[in-house]
This record gives sequence, structure tokens and C-alpha cells, in this order.
Amino acid sequence: MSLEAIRYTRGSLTVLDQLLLPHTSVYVPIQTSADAFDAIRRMVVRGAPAIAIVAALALAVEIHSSAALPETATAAEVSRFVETKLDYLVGSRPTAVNLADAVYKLKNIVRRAVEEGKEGRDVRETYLVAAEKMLVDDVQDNRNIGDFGAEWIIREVAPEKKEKGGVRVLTHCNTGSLATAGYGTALGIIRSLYTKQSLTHAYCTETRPYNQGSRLTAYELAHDLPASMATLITDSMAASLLQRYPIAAIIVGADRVARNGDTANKIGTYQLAIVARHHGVKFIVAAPTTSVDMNTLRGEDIVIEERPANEVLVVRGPVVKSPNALQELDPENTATVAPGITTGVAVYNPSFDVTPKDLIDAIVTEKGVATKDAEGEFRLERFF
Ligand SMILES: CSC[C@H](O)[C@H](O)C(=O)COP(=O)(O)O
Repeated sequence: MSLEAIRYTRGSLTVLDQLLLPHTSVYVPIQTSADAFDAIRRMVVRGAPAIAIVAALALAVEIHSSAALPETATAAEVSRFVETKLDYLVGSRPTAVNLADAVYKLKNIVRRAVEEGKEGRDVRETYLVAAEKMLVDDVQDNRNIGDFGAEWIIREVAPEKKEKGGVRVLTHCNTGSLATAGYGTALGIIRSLYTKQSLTHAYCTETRPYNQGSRLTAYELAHDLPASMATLITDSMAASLLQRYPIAAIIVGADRVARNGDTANKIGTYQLAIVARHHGVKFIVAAPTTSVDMNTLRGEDIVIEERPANEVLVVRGPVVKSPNALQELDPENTATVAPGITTGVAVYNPSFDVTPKDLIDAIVTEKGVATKDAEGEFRLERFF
């Protein structure tokens, strides 16, 4: 069974608090858009697809409750409520496009329902069904990504990079069941390789923010694979790993893929793509088409979120509402890892970077695998 980041039944949503993993598994209730905004901003829930789904479902729970929206609300009132809340939710984190994509689609579905002359309660029902469908669709999309990606790797990786028919892969960022509705994107490919008995070993990097690779990805690999098949490395060990081991592919997720294929993903992805190219290792982006932003032409147009300094300066730190407020830190529960916290040394903490399309060999979506044509273009419009 997959790890479960999101638990939903109509009228009830809880999310696994990812700030407490891997030591403690606690599900926290999300009853309103404000709860979801806070959980997304603080990274209680994280990962591009999971963020979008939690935002959509939080609003489903809110409009299901008559406390937020009276049962007698008209179609126009329901629609106004939905639009206002979605506009608010989309501001929770800027880089991953899945949330903006979900907001755009949900608004259109509700607008159409109003135009069709549906009554308030039916518009409300239309929203609930659409949001709930996102949860279900994401799991199926991930399974398709997993299979398409695994088959592509098995077919395209050179025989000398295989060991008894299996491959060693490295992944970066968190892309498994915790970052999605279930199964995972890049981790979905690794799971699918394993199911097809084509995985020799999976490595993952420790990855910031909050060492998500060691706290979440390694935890997921240990859950999804026999422990002997998974190894954690620090981010600075990647080049050395590729120098010493026959790694066949680096597989990463995406927070936003621009129209031309440039890909924003977890900080550190770009340097791995450079290392992969140097070593002749396939570099694969795995993402649902909800992560592809056809309105953003190229990577330099993607807004990169910068996270608070304390996420670099403090380990085992407290969970605080405003992470830059040093006075809120509890010294009993905090270990500083850099002098900045006392000396004022600056911290630069971007959450994502952009990998240029030239360094990417394949973009795997639920609709198939895109590779570059003779002109070096991915032509992602084929998926829409
Ligand atoms: C699941 S696809 C890629 C991910 O969304 C992303 O790169 C990641 O690792 C999670 O990002 P996060 O900043 O923790 O929300």
C-alpha cells in the first residue's frame, strides 16, 4: 500500500504533517481554505500535485459546510465564493503551476455550471465532484507516468549501463506518494521499474528545503522497495556517484515545465542535469501535464520561490508560523547549523532552480514521453 499524504471523504480532509516525518505520523485536519493556505505555505503538505489537490479539496470541505456558505446560496453566490477562495489559495506558493492549473480549471467548471442555469446547490455539487475527481485522476496519471517512464528507460538505456537487465537510478526531490495523490511521478517510474524487475538500485539525494530527500524520499523508497535497494547520498556526492557507479538515469519531478521544456524543479536539479550530461547519463523529467505551463514560454519566465533563512540556519527547529521571526525559536528544541543566526550572515535559499531543455533527454507525462525532435524541440503541445 502507498503512503498516504491526503485523506479525504466528503466533508472531511486531513493531511499527513510532513514537517514531522519521518519520526512522527500525524494527520492534521484541513477544514477551510485558510487552513490549506497555511499548510501549503509552511510545507505541512508539499509537492506540486499534492498542493493543488489539497487546495481544491479544502475548498470542497469548506463549501460542503453550511457554516461557510448557507444552503440557500444562489448559483452566483456559490460561484463568487469559489472564485474568491481560489484566488486566495493560488497565492500560497508561487512556483509549482499545478495549483494555478487547478484553480483555472475549477473556476471554468463553476462558471459553466452557472451559465447553464444550474441552481446554487447544483453548482456546489459540480465543484465538489470536480475537486474530488482531481484526487482520483492524479493517482491514475502517476501510474501511467510510471509505466511510460520505466518502458522508455528499459528501451533507451545502453546495454553497458544495465546490470543483469536492471538499471541503477538516482532521484532528486520528493515525488512519491507524499508529494502527489498517490504512487508518485519520478518515484512512480522507480516503482514501475521495480515491478518490472528492471531496477538494480535507487539512490536519492538529501535535498533542501528541510532535507526533504532524507526525510521524505528516503522514507518513501524504504517503504516502496526492499531497504537493500535504496541508498541516500548528500547532494554534494552526486558527481562522485556517477563517476564510480554505472548510473543509467537521473529521474526528477517538476514544479513547472515551460512550453519549450525548460523545467523548474527542486533546488539542485540543474546541477544534476549538468553532471548527467558530463557522464552520458540520461536525464529524465517526470510530471503530469498539470505541471506543464503552456503559457510560460521558457524557464527564465518562471518565478522562483525563496524560502526563509531559518530553513537553512536551523535544524530540528520549531514549527513556527512566521519562520523568519527569530524570537519565536525555542532554544530547547533548536540546533543552529550556521553562524548566520547570530552573526547576521546572509542566506540565499531559493526552493527551485530551472534546468534548460538542452540538458533534458525526456519529459514523461501521463500521455506519453516527449523527446526532442531534429530541431531540438520537445513540442509539448502534442499533449494538449
Ligand atoms: C512532485 S513533483 C516535484 C516536486 O513538487 C518538487 O520538486 C518537490 O520536491 C516538492 O517541492 P516542495 O517545495 O517540497 O513542495
